[in-house]
Amino acid sequence: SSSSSSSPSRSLLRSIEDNNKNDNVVADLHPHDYAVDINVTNFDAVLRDTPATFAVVEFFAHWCPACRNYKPHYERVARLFNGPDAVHPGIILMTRVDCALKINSKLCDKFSVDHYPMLFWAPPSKFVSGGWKPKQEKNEIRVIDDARTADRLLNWINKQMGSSFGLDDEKFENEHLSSNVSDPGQIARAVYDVEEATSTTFDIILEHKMIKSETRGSLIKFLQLLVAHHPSKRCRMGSAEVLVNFDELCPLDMDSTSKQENNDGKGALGNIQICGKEVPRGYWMFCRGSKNDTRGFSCGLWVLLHSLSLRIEDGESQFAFQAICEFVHNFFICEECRQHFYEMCSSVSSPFNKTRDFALWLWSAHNKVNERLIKEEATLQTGDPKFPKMIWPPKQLCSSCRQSQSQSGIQWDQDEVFKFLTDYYGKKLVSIYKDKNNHESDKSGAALDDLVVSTNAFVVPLGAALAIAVASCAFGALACYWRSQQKSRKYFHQLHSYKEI
Ligand SMILES: Cc1cc2nc3c(=O)[nH]c(=O)nc-3n(C[C@H](O)[C@H](O)[C@H](O)COP(=O)(O)OP(=O)(O)OC[C@H]3O[C@@H](n4cnc5c(N)ncnc54)[C@H](O)[C@@H]3O)c2cc1C
Repeated sequence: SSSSSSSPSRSLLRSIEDNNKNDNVVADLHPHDYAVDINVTNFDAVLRDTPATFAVVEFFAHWCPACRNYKPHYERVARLFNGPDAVHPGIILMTRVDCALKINSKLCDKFSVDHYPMLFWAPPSKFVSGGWKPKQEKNEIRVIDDARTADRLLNWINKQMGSSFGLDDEKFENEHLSSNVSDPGQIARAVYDVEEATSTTFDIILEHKMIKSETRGSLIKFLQLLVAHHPSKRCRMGSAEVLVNFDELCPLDMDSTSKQENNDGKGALGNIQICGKEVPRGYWMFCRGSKNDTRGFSCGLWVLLHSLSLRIEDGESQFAFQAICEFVHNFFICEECRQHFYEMCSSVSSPFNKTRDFALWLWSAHNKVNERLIKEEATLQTGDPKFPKMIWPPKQLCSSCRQSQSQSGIQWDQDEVFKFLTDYYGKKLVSIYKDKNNHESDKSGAALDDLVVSTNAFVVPLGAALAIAVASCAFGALACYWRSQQKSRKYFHQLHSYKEI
């Protein structure tokens, strides 16, 4: 939070700089602005898809000096609600539209923007295909008429919502978070986390340009799984796009410094966003911990893996098993995690041929991790008090899953567990992203759509050639992110001894 003696803009800048120093990796992964820049091409999509309850849209012009001076004020408020370190995530989406850009002029006209900056407030969906006219009655979009400083803007919001947000509210003061482990409906929110975990995974891989020849095939396998069975349609679309263009994005003759490094330093792969550009970031709706270094990404990844395991067809179960094992082994660079997971993978002796068997295997593998962590967290006190590790699912979620409990452990009714998992990860956790629109302008959209609609990943027309392709793209960059996220955890030290395999 900022000190009261310096100007808000400078203290804000300083706090961003400090963040950068402390946490280069995360800072690099996320833009320094908290408010989201949107324009006519994504305005509707962003506001339609955000999980936030309210949105603020600022219309400004980049040449306008008053707007430049206003920006730090707006950002101070946006810091509270947007971004990976949001203090109050998922409540308000703060956005801005530059009316000085030609493409936005019609959009700004629709909102009768006659001065800069001009701020509007409404539930996000009201902005979709919406507009505003002076003296118009019954418009749910409201002009924020007193927002000259960060204080005033936040006051206005507080009055509107009956809330008491403060500019100095601290990061991750989430102790009040209720864990709700017994609410089966909670999982529906996790689709955002699964999208975010997917995007984060690929961001890290791309940001660090670490694609290697020996892991390239594993990435392709995992992408195939995502194309067909990711619970979010936009991630299926994005994965398909990467997969279809894989040989161009990551050519066989590419060395890791040349083609990967074009103009923006990220290369062709860097222009691809695996779940689309509009994926909300920094929310961790279902996976939000009460502490800054718990849950989040790794929780989102588990949820993704479980949902994949429940969506596949019987005939895909061995492929899914291999794809997931290899993915964790190659790209989840928490040494302890991947080693344990790999041991569990290696101890499987016969191939899976039923969805049920693989889903139950993954469930049981996750429980083995939980079991170990229950003990570790008790000794090391590294757990999240609001979200203690437990053998899962707890009775409150599925009482019929447990036949009996004795000293030797829980006797599970595996049919009931499978039924429960199918409902929980298969039915409740679904994409709420409304398809169309976004890809209408995309020339490959229709083809991708066809590809995505096909439920069989293995008809993806790249097939075997790519799967066996050997390239020199280096790969596997979760390490830094994991390190930065898990500083206080026990295995932090082990990470330093990580050696690439
Ligand atoms: C593949 C993998 C291996 C990992 N290995 C380690 C490790 O060795 N050491 C370590 O310290 N951390 C490890 N982690 C991280 C750790 O498991 C947790 O993800 C992290 O501590 C956050 O925990 P969480 O409380 O959010 O719950 P998570 O364990 O992340 O679970 C997320 C959600 O999944 C659900 N869930 C819980 N158990 C199950 C289950 N058995 N089946 C289905 N759903 C379930 C619950 O709703 C839970 O909230 C690993 C993560 C992954 C993805």
